[in-house]
Amino acid sequence: MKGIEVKNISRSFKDTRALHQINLTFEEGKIYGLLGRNGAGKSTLLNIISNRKYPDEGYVTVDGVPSVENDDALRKIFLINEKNLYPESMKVKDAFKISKDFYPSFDEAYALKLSEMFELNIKKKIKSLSTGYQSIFRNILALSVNVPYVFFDEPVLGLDAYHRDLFYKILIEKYSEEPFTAVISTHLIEEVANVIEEVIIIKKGEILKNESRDNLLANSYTVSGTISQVDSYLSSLPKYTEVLGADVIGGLKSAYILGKSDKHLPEGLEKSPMDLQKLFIHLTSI
Ligand SMILES: Nc1ncnc2c1ncn2[C@@H]1O[C@H](COP(=O)(O)OP(=O)(O)OP(=O)(O)O)[C@@H](O)[C@H]1O
Repeated sequence: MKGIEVKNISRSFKDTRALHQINLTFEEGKIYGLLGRNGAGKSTLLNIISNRKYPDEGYVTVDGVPSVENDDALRKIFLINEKNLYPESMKVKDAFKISKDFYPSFDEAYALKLSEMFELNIKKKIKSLSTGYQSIFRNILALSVNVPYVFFDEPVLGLDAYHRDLFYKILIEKYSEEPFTAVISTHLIEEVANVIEEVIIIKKGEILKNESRDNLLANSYTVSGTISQVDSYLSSLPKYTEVLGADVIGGLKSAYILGKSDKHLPEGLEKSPMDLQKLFIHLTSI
């Protein structure tokens, strides 16, 4: 069976429960967004999947094989996060050179091409790069490594708007040419909303939502109008819908609703699609 399976993973740090009985599948050739508020457990999950941390319970399989201490399975995974994999006094170009030793499918020529596109000075030592360029360096490694499962933990941290845009463009281009599994953990939901196909929302160490972006958005909507009109509409909604929250500006109210309702919309009210960021904020607010 292809893909990564996370089986019943739990992990605590003293009295902090970081992850609780997590079950997930990352299928081959899909782009996932791993979304969660600060401290939700995203990095712990990614570190366990890539064998940098151990779970208290549960295990991970890569293409059907338990990955713990299994080098062949782990070589199919690449995780980029703020931790450097390379000696800091190493030059960027040398880091690219030695990457082939760890990952035989690493494409050095492509890494050099991306460095030009991002204007990354490959003669610099890794430690002398600015915060943004440290992220760019790690993203270039991740985009050039050519393994089936690539995990990006906050890939656009410190990147300016131009470079963020360029990163997403290159990611999509690379993915369309040769699909791989990309898992992007980020707080910049608006930017990533059009890139990801699958959404995993994690809250206080548990999975809150795990479905396609299109499904999630098709099953939610916003209703706006005067306060009294919106309140009366909300009170008439069927039980299977859920009002996630509302914003009031002046006399106007917008309510965020989960679940489809065929109920006719009274005149004066306006229905609009929910955006992923709003949905995330309201789902994870309490
Ligand atoms: N080494 C550690 N020692 C103690 N507590 C830890 C450790 N690593 C993580 N935690 C705790 O586990 C919980 C989950 O942390 P984690 O870093 O996985 O969250 P996150 O979703 O990646 O957060 P952020 O978005 O802020 O980076 C937090 O409460 C955190 O304080």
